[in-house]
Amino acid sequence: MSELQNTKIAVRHLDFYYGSNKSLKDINLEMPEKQVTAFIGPSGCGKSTLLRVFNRMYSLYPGQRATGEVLLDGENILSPSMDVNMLRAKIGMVFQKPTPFPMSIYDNIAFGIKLYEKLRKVEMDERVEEALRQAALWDEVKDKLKTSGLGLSGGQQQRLCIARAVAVKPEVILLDEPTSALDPIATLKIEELVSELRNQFTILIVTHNMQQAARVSDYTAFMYIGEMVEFGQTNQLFTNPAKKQTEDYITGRYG
Ligand SMILES: Nc1ncnc2c1ncn2[C@@H]1O[C@H](COP(=O)(O)OP(=O)(O)OP(=O)(O)O)[C@@H](O)[C@H]1O
Repeated sequence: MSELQNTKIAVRHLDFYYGSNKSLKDINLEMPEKQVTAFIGPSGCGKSTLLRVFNRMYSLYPGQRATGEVLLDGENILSPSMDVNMLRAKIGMVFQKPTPFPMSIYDNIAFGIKLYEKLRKVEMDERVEEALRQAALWDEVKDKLKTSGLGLSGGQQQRLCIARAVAVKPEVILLDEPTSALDPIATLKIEELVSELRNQFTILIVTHNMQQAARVSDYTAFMYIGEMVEFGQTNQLFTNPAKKQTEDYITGRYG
């Protein structure tokens, strides 16, 4: 990491358990602010599990627990005293399948903002527009804001979910395989969007697509069976990996 970049999230000795099953083993990692970090690795290596630690999603499920430290700007988010609602305002998430709420395009965006802020109608209109513009969706939906979000195409729905995430002005955005349900053109639009949003947010993206990781990310983390094998600048990791396991994976020898 260059000395000019601040660490946004630092992971220290993180273990994760589904019941008695240990799925993440002593993960250590520092993710720089306002950069895109991609998580790659074979199916079941723990990418999604790790991403779900960053907004404490797992704590909704009994039997799932994390030990160690995850420091967001130096504050341990795993601490029992952490306000999970505040955490989820700072760390937004977008899932694999687009998940618009069954309400209008406008309300999909306004809903989350209302949880945290009380705005007048004109201010809310501005915020909704700003979020839709940031998600590169405004021009396509500006004349039908009152129609259902479920009437949009899959790619548009996913950009609506990204708009919903950015609308509450988070610091970090978690993307869990955000294009795996989309066609190549919709995928390209999301990738372009990620590149634009990287100036404003710290973005962590899980992808099973190595080309996507290479295209959109500044840093890449390669995981294998619950362990962090290698983390580094994306160019470096793909062209000159430090570990044989990484090389075998990126050259398609396994996975
Ligand atoms: N709800 C769960 N209960 C028990 N074990 C789970 C659960 N979810 C995931 N696991 C296990 O944890 C390990 C990591 O799974 P995870 O979904 O994080 O991997 P992944 O790298 O995201 O995989 P994929 O690319 O297939 O989505 C796997 O061994 C998986 O079987």
